[in-house]
Amino acid sequence: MTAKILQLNQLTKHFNMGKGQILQAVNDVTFHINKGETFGLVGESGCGKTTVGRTIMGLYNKTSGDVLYDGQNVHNLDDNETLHFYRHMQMIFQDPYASLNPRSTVKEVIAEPMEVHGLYPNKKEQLDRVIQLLEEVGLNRDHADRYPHEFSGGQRQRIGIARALALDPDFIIADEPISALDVSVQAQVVNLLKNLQEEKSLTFLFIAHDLSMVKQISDRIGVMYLGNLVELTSSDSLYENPLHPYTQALLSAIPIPDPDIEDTRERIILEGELPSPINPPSGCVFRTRCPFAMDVCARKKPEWREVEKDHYVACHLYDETLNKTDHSDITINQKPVQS
Ligand SMILES: Nc1ncnc2c1ncn2[C@@H]1O[C@H](COP(=O)(O)OP(=O)(O)OP(=O)(O)O)[C@@H](O)[C@H]1O
Repeated sequence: MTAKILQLNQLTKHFNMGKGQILQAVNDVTFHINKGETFGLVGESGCGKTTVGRTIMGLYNKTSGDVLYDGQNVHNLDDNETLHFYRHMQMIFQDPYASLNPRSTVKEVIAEPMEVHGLYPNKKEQLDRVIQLLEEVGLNRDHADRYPHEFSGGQRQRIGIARALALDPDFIIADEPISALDVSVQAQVVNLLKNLQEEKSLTFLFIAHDLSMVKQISDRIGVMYLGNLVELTSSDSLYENPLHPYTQALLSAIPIPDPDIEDTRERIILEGELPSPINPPSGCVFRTRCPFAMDVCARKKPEWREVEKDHYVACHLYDETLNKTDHSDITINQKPVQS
């Protein structure tokens, strides 16, 4: 049986914006990540992916729900347990330059977490470890005394990865680690992460705003919209049989290199603006942009259903009881737009 390393139970994170306004960044999100797998978390900007990551890391207090790491509640740790926890869990960020101190050399950037944890009192051993990490991410000892601005975006992301590996973690949250990179470099960084995962038995939460690169790296994928998880399944099943209209729209937005297929395929264009998480739509949060919205969608929040084995979706289109007993309710208000 595969062991879970992380379990989120109905995780909710709201921000109090003052004047009685509450921003619902993350609502009732439940999923688990197995040891050694890559779980992709996907959705457009502002849907709450980073907030999920930061709340898992304990950088934000949760509003409600639970985050269990190796069975331990991460928001309930004493100081000692917190220190231990941060050795096991690390984050890689989207913009490698912003996350690296420009006044520190590469060697200092990578050694900093080791110093915080007092790992190598002997400087020679520390330097050896830094060089070993540089080599593991495809750089070398000549890079150790240089500054981050001397490197390309892809190399800077390699430095960020080396730093994340410095404490020999088990679990890494990679928050849009390739979004700022050129496509050719994106593939290199994804390959590096895959190789490191195999060598070191790492588990990844891989956050991305589109589905184009995520399939290659993820075993399972969760799709978020406006703070809610709307679909979750294996990466193959998500691409072959997307159930949620939002997932279908995200997939139809991925460019296909073959011009014949690209010209003839159906593209779902989402109408309207992304609603504000301060005042989300009633019922299903996606209904204001959904090509298949029905009356019930405004009244009732769709349940999280396992529609096929290990394929979960929150959408009234898959509510069999509704289709049988309440059919008059269904008034499809828009048709998908074909390009
Ligand atoms: N510290 C904060 N205080 C107030 N609101 C916040 C805070 N952090 C995030 N938000 C809001 O929560 C919502 C979710 O943001 P989040 O950054 O988690 O989304 P995201 O999907 O990661 O987007 P992006 O890809 O742009 O980072 C947004 O409306 C954002 O403005």
